[in-house]
Amino acid sequence: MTAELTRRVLTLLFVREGDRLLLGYKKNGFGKGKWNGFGGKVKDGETVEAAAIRELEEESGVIVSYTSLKKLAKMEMEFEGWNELLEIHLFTTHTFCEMRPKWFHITDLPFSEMWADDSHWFPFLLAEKKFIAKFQFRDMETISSFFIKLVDDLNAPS
Ligand SMILES: Nc1[nH]c(=O)nc2c1ncn2[C@H]1C[C@H](O)[C@@H](COP(=O)(O)OP(=O)(O)OP(=O)(O)O)O1
Repeated sequence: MTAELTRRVLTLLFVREGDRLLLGYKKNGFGKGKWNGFGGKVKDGETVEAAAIRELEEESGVIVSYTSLKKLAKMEMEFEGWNELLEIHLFTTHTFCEMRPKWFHITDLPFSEMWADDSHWFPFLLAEKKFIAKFQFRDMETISSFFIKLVDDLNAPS
């Protein structure tokens, strides 16, 4: 006779942009050391869609809309010797709501596609030095004047 298995309902969401897929590296817990989509346990009273969106945000900071979700599968995973069965609800999404995150190396930042002021104060940001600054813009791309000053105390009167 097979023992009754406890069912654990999980989500798994893959964010896709064209031919690229966003994965996360599991640093701890179940699946430690594996690259995977984002997901986790569905809470009591929560829909699998809401859980998929919540887990993605908790684990990656990425927020996607409910309507962008496409449900692709319901899978069951059984592991020999376990008394639990994993029920995985698989989703994909192609949409970032507002900001699409991407890691850049600090020596290869895309300054030509960033705000014009950034290249002036990034050296201080990267060195984690405190500063005060003021920028005046002629238009969205052009700075007409600016100053930057390193400070010890950001709360001190300037
Ligand atoms: N065999 C398998 N193949 C796969 O591709 N993904 C799997 C898998 N077995 C589990 N997963 C996924 C589903 C889910 O996204 C994740 C497991 O969720 P976890 O229980 O690790 O949740 P968390 O550690 O995030 O916990 P909570 O955040 O507390 O819910 O791993």
